[in-house]
Amino acid sequence: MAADQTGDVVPSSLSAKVVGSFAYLTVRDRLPTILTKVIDTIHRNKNKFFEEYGEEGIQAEKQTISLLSKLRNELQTDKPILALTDGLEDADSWNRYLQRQQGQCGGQEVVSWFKSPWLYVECYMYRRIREALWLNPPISGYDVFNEGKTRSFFESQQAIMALCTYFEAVDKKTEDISENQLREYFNKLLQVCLWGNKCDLSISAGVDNSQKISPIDSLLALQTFILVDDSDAVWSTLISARQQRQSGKRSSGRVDFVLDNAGFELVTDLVLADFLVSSGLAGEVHFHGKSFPWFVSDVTAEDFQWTIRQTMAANHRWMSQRGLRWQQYVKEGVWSYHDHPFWTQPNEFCDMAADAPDLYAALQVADLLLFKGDLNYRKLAGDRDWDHTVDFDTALRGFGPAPLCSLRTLKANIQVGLQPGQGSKLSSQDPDWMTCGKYAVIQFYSPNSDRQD
Ligand SMILES: O=P(O)(O)OC[C@H]1O[C@](O)(CO)[C@@H](O)[C@@H]1O
Ligand SMILES: [Mn+2]
Repeated sequence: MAADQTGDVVPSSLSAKVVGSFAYLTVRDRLPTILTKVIDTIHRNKNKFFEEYGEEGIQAEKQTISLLSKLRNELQTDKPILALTDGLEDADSWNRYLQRQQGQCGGQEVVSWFKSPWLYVECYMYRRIREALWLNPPISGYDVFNEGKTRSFFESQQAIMALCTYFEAVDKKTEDISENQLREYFNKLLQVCLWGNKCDLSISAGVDNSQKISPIDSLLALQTFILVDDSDAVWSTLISARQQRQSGKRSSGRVDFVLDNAGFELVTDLVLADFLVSSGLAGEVHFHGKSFPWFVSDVTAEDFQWTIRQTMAANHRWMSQRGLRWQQYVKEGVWSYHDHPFWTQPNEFCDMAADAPDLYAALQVADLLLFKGDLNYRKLAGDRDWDHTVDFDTALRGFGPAPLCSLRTLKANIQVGLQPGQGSKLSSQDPDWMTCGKYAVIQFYSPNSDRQD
């Protein structure tokens, strides 16, 4: 336990200082592997940089690699975390965050890779990769993770086609079906979207993790691995927003996706968003992505646009039809893509209202927020060592701009909102249940239910 900035007593942050913990193994093994792959990717693209920028491209490649090798060395030898020097728009807030961390260890310990919160140092690594590239024009805008993200999209082609074919049949029927039937489709597509999160490239340090089989066929077998299933509450939220819209009490009916990974997962997000709009459950969808390459496979604006273009260009009738529809939604403003520097900060989400009030206010307008993936879950629950039976709303520590739901497969040792005994039973059956990506949660919280009407 530790006291936070406001003096509240909260469990301590997960950290690599606990030798043998998942955080420790990640910082010791997985992060250096990711950095080595980044270095290798830049080196492999040397000729491309030469063709595009001549000798300057080669110099930039060398300089970037030398900064990244230095970074890897700092990490592996547990050096202090350094302030950023690139002057980018978010550099000051990163540096202030470092000072905050230094303040919290009260001068007794340095803020370093193995001693500080895992969430902080892991996010910081991706920001330093950004710095190494940024300091080396002309390759400053190069996305070192692009190859992996596009590969994972192409390796999931069969599954994407199967999903688009399924959606085609659903879409034809949504106009004149019962609410029960609509709900059944919703549940299926919500679960596809949930399991899409299995396909990230960070947990596997970049090794292929794509979806190979039909995502619809596997749902039934996967159901037992959903540890918390609040999909009823998610459905009720959507239905009551629709009713308010129909009775003229609200106008838009907005669902926001806080995106996670590109590749198959993004396609599952787009399919669910398409369903919400085409069935009238939502009038508008906002997607929130990252403003620079992040955690190997996370979606940037380029990935978002590229995925829609590729889907449109596919040599498969139902897939290309979906892509065309998605492009239409974007053109008409029914769908919109947003990024905000807060999503690539190390902050827990309970900091958002104070540290990014504009983003918090923007999310308050939504009827439902869908937070995709493991890292978003870690940030929702503050990446702290909570007891498994603590309520989700306790772990959110006041964060709740609108009703929200986390769709997450478990890849880090944090999980709240379980039944008494559920965690210990899982630990005895499957010791690595929190990190193996086999289990998932659909976990909901609504600030409205706290209000005394
Ligand atoms: O893409 P996701 O689901 O957020 O997962 C990111 C992964 O990276 C990690 O931060 C580990 O490096 C885990 O929390 C998680 O396995
Ligand atoms: Mn991710």
